[in-house]
Amino acid sequence: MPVLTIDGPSGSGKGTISRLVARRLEWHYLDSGALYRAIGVAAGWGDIDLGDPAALVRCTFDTRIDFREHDGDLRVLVNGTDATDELRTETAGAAASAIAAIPEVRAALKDRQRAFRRLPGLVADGRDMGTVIFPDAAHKVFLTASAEERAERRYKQLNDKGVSVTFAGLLREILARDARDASRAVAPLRPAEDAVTIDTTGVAIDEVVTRVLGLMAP
Ligand SMILES: Nc1ncnc2c1ncn2[C@@H]1O[C@H](COP(=O)(O)OP(=O)(O)OP(=O)(O)O)[C@@H](O)[C@H]1O
Ligand SMILES: Nc1ccn([C@H]2C[C@H](O)[C@@H](COP(=O)(O)O)O2)c(=O)n1
Repeated sequence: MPVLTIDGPSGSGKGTISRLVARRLEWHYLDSGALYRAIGVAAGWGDIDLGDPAALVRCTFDTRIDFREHDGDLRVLVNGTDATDELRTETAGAAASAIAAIPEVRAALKDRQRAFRRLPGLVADGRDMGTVIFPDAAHKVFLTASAEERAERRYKQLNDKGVSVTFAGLLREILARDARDASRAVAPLRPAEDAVTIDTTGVAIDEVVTRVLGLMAP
């Protein structure tokens, strides 16, 4: 069953590009970061300390996560409650990044991620899609962009939503998240050996989509 993996750091455009490519190919889509974010949100709801790995592992097993298509939008339900907006906050991202460093949490999410592999194909975005979850994927992409451009993208995205943030604060968070995701012992953020890296700094979204689809052409 064909899989295209798109990995990369925060703000590199994985989610945007994966969704567009999946739509063009009419393939399924897995937003693996949403799973880690959902555990972070569920832990917050349950007052679970992010420094308590055993409780976080229990929380991972106990949390139901469902994806629903609604008006062309992908909604994420955590234990039956629509948590899509809460999932996208920087707080949820930072919690997800911390939780994602716990090996037992990663192990508990492995099969849930692999279950998304269905015909006619899957586009999977995350940090370890090409290295750990779908090492046999036929197509692997690693997206990058300078930290400044990624912070600028996030700044615009949050500003458009009316969320008050500073560029300097976002840049700091992005650099901290990059460092944590890349330095953890298990499944660190890195390109698979057989991935094609695309630097998207200054490259328009449509052009990145065209390049990814071009890599898949027979
Ligand atoms: N090539 C690009 N040029 C300009 N803006 C882009 C590009 N790719 C994505 N963006 C914009 O950058 C923002 C972040 O993109 P996106 O959420 O897809 O990144 P991500 O890598 O999935 O981030 P995260 O890992 O934090 O979820 C969005 O507002 C998106 O529209
Ligand atoms: N395959 C994945 C996906 C996500 N994570 C962790 C690391 C990220 O900082 C955090 C949030 O992911 P995002 O929604 O920003 O893609 O979740 C991971 O370790 N592995």
